[in-house]
Amino acid sequence: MTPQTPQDRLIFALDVPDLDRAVDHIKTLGDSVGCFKVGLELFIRAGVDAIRAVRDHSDAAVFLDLKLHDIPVTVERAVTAAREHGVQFLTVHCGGGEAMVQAALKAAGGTTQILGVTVLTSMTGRDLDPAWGYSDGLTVHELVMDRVLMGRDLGLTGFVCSGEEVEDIKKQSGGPLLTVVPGIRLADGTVTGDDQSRITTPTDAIQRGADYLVVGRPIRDAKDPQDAARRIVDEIAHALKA
Ligand SMILES: O=c1ccn([C@@H]2O[C@H](COP(=O)(O)O)[C@@H](O)[C@H]2O)c(=O)[nH]1
Repeated sequence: MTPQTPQDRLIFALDVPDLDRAVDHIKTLGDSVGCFKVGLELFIRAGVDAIRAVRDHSDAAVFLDLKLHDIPVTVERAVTAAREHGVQFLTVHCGGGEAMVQAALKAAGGTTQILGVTVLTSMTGRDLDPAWGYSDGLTVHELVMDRVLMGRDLGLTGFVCSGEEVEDIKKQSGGPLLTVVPGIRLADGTVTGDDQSRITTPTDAIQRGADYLVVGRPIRDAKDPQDAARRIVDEIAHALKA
């Protein structure tokens, strides 16, 4: 799914604790963003009603960000269910292994775009401790690239990564892979000191080649979320022209 307009490229993370708040955001931001992301918090609280709410109150796409990581048959059945709910994007962890990724792709059937989560944007090199099974000296950048290239060979065509890795993914993959980039923080630093580690501004991410930006708190916690979203779309448009 290739984004057509700057607005298409902006995905708002509906990280809120109830459906009423989600609907408020969908109504306010439906004209400013291209996609709403339903993540773990909202899905556990509201279930598929959250997906229906996006559909009922906007024309935006739905991204179900459950980061599936389970045995192949469980993932296959979960992806089938998500596909039946008509979600456009769904995440699986690249670290779940070959059979799991293949099961996800088979169940998605080309209808739902499966995105491989490479290394969470909250993680740094310190998280890749050999005590957790990572090779000694492995960097986050290397692990992201390994997962992208292995995932691509299995048939994955889209990945979640930080803005720091986008350029190399585009250069080294040798094909049109989609990159979806969370960890977006604005140059004015309105959201700081949080759990994200590998952060980029909208301009940096787009100029490095990101296809989609995932933005949560910088919009959700802004005084005027609609204005914040529109400014980000303008920034995306400007970066694309540059
Ligand atoms: O590596 C990842 C994968 C997913 N996310 C999700 O994106 C949003 C980011 O929200 P902010 O408030 O803008 O930090 C959130 O829903 C995460 O679950 C990610 O951040 N990093």
